[in-house]
Amino acid sequence: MKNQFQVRYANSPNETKGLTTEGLRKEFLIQKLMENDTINLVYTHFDRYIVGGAVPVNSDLKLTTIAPIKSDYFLERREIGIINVGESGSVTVDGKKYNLAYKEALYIGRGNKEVVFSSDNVDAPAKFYLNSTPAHKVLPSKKISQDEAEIVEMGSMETANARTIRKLIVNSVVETCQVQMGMTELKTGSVWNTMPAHVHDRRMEVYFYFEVPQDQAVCHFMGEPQETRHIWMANNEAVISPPWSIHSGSGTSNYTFIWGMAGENLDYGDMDHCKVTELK
Ligand SMILES: O=C[C@H](O)[C@@H](O)CC(=O)C(=O)O
Ligand SMILES: [Zn+2]
Repeated sequence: MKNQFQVRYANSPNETKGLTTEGLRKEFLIQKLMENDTINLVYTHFDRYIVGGAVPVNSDLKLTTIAPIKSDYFLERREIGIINVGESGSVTVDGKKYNLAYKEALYIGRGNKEVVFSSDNVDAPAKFYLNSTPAHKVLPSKKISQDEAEIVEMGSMETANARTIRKLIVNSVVETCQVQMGMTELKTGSVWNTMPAHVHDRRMEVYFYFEVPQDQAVCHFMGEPQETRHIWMANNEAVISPPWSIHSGSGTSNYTFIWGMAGENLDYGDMDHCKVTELK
């Protein structure tokens, strides 16, 4: 069993526009998340958001605290949102077991001392994608299944952006201090997500792409609306989106992704939209 972490600092728009391809990837792209028998965490200084992956195979994985958060246990001053993007498994929170099937979510409140990830079957491991933020109060943990999600249909086939947004960990479904998470599934033939694009300077965001077919890729767009950049991404990779940045993507096929965010408010709809014809 391995628990490992990396730290990423926050970046300004001015600094970011001068980065090379390699520089952009180093700052924003998270490639190694899902690794067997390992918990990989990335601590970002944007809203002190932690992004991670846990893949229990040969043994259960226990979420231990990491040096940057200087706490006795991981959730001492934090909350966490988890979505299973693998086969069925469970998360045990201070002795209470939550079974999570593919695409099911779990919110765990501050103050829980022990979080243990397990797969139901060694030959078909669960893959837990997790996002954690600082939390100012204790709130009850809650599992959210697919049919409990708030569902919104967006876009159209004509503009290649027909997609289903499933809001899983949002304030209409579960009370949280900061973290919000959900999933967006692109319809076959549609490739554009979050287009028209938006920014929300009140909140940072992290995107995790999955269900990207083999030999296909997603091009993630970022940057200020009039100063955009792109990062090519593979299946099961994540990307950090600064609050001042658009976060849009286009794939060479359809795909699914998880968005997670934190910051000033819990209003999912608080976005400043950018006109497509004004992007540069
Ligand atoms: O702030 C909200 C997030 O960017 C996503 O929920 C947007 C999204 O999934 C989409 O439009 O496809
Ligand atoms: Zn957004």
